[in-house]
Amino acid sequence: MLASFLHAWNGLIHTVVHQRNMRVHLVSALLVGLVGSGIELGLAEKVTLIFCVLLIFFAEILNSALEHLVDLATRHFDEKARLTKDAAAAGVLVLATGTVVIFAAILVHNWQTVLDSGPQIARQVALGLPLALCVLVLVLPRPRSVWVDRVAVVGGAVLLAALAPRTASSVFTAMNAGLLVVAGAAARQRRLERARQHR
Ligand SMILES: Nc1ncnc2c1ncn2[C@@H]1O[C@H](COP(=O)(O)OP(=O)(O)OP(=O)(O)O)[C@@H](O)[C@H]1O
Repeated sequence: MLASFLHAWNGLIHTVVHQRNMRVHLVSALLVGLVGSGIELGLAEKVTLIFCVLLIFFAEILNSALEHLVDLATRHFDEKARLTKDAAAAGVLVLATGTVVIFAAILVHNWQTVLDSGPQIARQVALGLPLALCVLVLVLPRPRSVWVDRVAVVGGAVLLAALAPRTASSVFTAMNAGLLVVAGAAARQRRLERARQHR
């Protein structure tokens, strides 16, 4: 059971390290989490947003799995390979577009709450944007000092801890904590892979 969990975890981290779109989804999910933990939303709206985020991650991971499978089957140009990869990518695109529309609809529906949440939004921007920056730094493929990653992880954790006491939703705060952990693990994995390549 533990081994299965570890394999699945490795699959998730590998996708974040090697798929640019997955990194975009991860940072976008953190921004969704910051909005969800900043303004009071109804249960149905929270569930919908979290489900959309999970569905996009699922689709991107599956897209990555299909790409590997196709590359395993053929390294040459093949019309069926192209169709398979394009269809898998289209699945992610459809979900991502739908999520943007749903997110916008939820914000429009709660516009009065947004207008009444000035101080909460100011706090989310002041602490949340640096948190998003920490996650962005961790997932960027650029080579950097290990200390940059350490500062980003510790800085992100401190910012999350500062945001947590006044959160509008502990589920979104927990989601953001999970995203920070995934970003930290991806940074570590990328470093390990680089070290292996240089040996
Ligand atoms: N073996 C192949 N035969 C034909 N077309 C291919 C092949 N491999 C890739 N392609 C085309 O190139 C596109 C990009 O494929 P690639 O394997 O580079 O995935 P990617 O860049 O990781 O895609 P994504 O946009 O999902 O991140 C595919 O959507 C497909 O149109």
